[in-house]
Amino acid sequence: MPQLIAGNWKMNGTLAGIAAYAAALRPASPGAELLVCPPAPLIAPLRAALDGAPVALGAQDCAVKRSGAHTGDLSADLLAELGATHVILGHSERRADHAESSATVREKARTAIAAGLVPIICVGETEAERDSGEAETVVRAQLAGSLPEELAGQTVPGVVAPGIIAYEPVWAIGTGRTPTEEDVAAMHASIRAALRRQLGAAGATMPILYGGSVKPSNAASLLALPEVGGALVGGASLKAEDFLAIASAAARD
Ligand SMILES: O=C[C@H](O)COP(=O)(O)O
Repeated sequence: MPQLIAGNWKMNGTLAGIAAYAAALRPASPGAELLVCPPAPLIAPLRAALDGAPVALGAQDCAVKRSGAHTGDLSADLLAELGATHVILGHSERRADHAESSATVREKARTAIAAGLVPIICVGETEAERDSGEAETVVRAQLAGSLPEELAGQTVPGVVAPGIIAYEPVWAIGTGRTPTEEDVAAMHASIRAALRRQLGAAGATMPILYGGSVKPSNAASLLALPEVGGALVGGASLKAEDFLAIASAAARD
């Protein structure tokens, strides 16, 4: 399976900037699958600007409910209609800024799957949790609470993986710091073991992305680690050239 390089624009990007970004991505053929997750209002214009280029689009969150009186929330069905195929769920910024629990993330993942979206479920420890030796325990608890059983049997037409995990140590996000290669490999191995236990065969192949200060200069070494199925890139995804440089560092099948 090719590695997946996913860009999370967070609350960045403008309608005015879409054309230039799409123009830079359109001719690219990196060794990886590309996914861009802009703010939701930019999904449809970016889809149009990409003009059929093989770049998937995703959202950064969705509501628990599929429709109804939920002011300000975003329906997974509407995100799919706008052109999203994926949705990031349980990012540490949502867990922290919006007090999202793993139980809420699991409900959102169920809703996303029902709407035909592939959930990218984020997990990761804080610096204090790593320093106290609890990183793997914390991440295993997040996985146990956040993954719906539907992931064990779900298939989405045309999509290889029904769900994706993103390991993002909170202290590595936007800081320029990354864990050691040994620590990334150890955590990804631990996540793989947990996925197998929780989801059986589906858990054996579910991609596990690494996220946290991935940039062109460190992408090749991070992406070469065992059980690293790609990257979830924040800041460096905002510049198309940097995003493509990271994607070019990815392994071909
Ligand atoms: O979702 C992306 C991550 O939070 C990583 O962000 P970053 O690449 O800016 O550290």
